[in-house]
Formats: sequence, C-alpha cells, structure tokens
Amino acid sequence: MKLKFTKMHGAGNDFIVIDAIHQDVDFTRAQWARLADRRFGIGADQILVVHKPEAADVDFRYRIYNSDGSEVEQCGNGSRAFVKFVVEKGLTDKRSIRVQTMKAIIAPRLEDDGMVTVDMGAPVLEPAQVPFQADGLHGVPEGHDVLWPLDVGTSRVLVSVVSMGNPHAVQVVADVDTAPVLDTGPLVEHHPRFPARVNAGFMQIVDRHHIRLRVYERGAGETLACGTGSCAAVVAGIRRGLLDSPVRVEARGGELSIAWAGPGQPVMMTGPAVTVFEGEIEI
Ligand SMILES: N[C@H](CCC[C@H](N)C(=O)O)C(=O)O
Repeated sequence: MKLKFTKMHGAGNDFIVIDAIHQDVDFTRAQWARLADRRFGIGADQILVVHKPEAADVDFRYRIYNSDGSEVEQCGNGSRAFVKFVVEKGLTDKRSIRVQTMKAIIAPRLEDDGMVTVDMGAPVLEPAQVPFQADGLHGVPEGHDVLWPLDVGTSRVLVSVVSMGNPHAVQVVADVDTAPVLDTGPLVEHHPRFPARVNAGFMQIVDRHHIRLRVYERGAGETLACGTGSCAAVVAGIRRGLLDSPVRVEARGGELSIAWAGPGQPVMMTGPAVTVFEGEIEI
C-alpha cells in the first residue's frame, strides 16, 4: 500500500505521524520498525498514529510505536506533535483536545505562539506500578523520594523510579556531557528489576529551576529530547528536594518547561512541535 505520513519533531525527538482515520493502518512489529529505520525506511525515534476515539469523552486515540517496533503507553514530545498534526490536517476544529493513550488520557493544547502545553496526568510513584521490582533491595530515602541501588556493569547507580504511563529510572550526574549515557543507558534499560524495560534518565542539576537532561530511551536509544523523561526527571528532582517547580529542562535538541505541584497533581509540559515534511512510502 502507499502510506501517507508527516515527519515532525519535538525538541529534536523525531516522529513519523500517520492518519489512521483515513488510511487502513494495521502493521506488524517488523513493519513499524522498517518505517522507523533511518536507512531502510523513513527514520524516526517513534511513530505516532492518529485513530478515532474509543470513548465519548475523548477526541482521538493515540497509538505510539518505538523505533524497535514496540508499542508503548506514552510519548510526551509526541503529544505536542499530535495536536499540531490534527489541527494542521483539519481533523479537529479545536486547539485543546483530549487524547486517549494506552493507559491514560492527556490534554495537549496548541497555543497561539505555536508552542504546545500538555497536561500529562499525575506521575505514578509506587515502585511496583512503574513497574519496578524492589523486593530485597534497601532503598535510600532522600526527601520524599527513595533512591534504588542498581548494579549496572561494574558500577552501582542510585535511581528514582517514576511512571508517566511509561517507566523511567532517573539518576543525577555531575555533567550530562561526560555521563556514560551510551554505556550505562542500555544496562539500565534492560535491568532485570524492570520487567517492562525502562527509559534511563541522566539529570544534571544546574540550579533549583534548571536541569540538563539526556535520556537513553526504551526501544529507541538516546534521543535528542524525551518529554515523559523530562516530566519524570523533574518529579524526581522535586521529590528529592533538589528542584522547585517550574523547571527549565535543557535537552540536546531543545528546551521544555515542566511544572508539577506535587503528588496527585498533573505534570504540565510546555514545548515546541515542528512539521518538517510530508511524504508517501510504499509498504
Ligand atoms: N521510549 C519511550 C516512548 C517515547 C517517549 C519519549 N519520546 C517522550 O517524548 O516521552 C518508552 O518506551 O517508554
């Protein structure tokens, strides 16, 4: 079939966006991975698919696939591209929409200045629900958080565990530029105590309202920015007593602003969404 798509990015985290309302999109994991392949396909970190809603109180269903073809629960940068796409394509006459993902409803709003603000929902902080298997581990309390020791390779790292619908393990490093992201990242991603794997965040505290962040993403490797990873890092930093809301998150591909008022409250993310080109591909 000839598949129409739009190439987009949010702070350098790049996406293939597909309208599955007007196209029949039912691909295998291998086909999703082929589309995302940067040599044999279009190339992207994730594929975002726009479906009709399955409930009356939402505007769209949003399915997300990593570049390895795995379907996942949430994509923060993708949620900003999603609302820009449906507005630009005339799939809605709204600028603030409710979108159902695998495990949550999020609410992205396209602002007049072209930036997008998203209510990402409340973080899940209970380790077993991340999911993280803490049994037999001695967590290290810090502020309102608990840091969990992970043996990765020859080193031991202390991580906060947070779910934004998808799982995150966040550690503080002195300097993100010299942090062993490409070495430690895959070891954290595949650590056996994360039965669904995990996104590995490396956070440098610049000041109480500013971090630098690199994320080795589950199913995609290091990306230039990670929306849910930014939310998880700010939640972890606030819980540890290291950060105060709102926080400027400086990623390699751009900046996001994250605000969180505390447990049970939604994480609010603001950032860019850019359309790069339209295309068609035979698949
Ligand atoms: N790799 C993530 C999904 C994409 C998240 C990221 N691109 C974002 O902006 O939140 C996972 O497997 O949970």
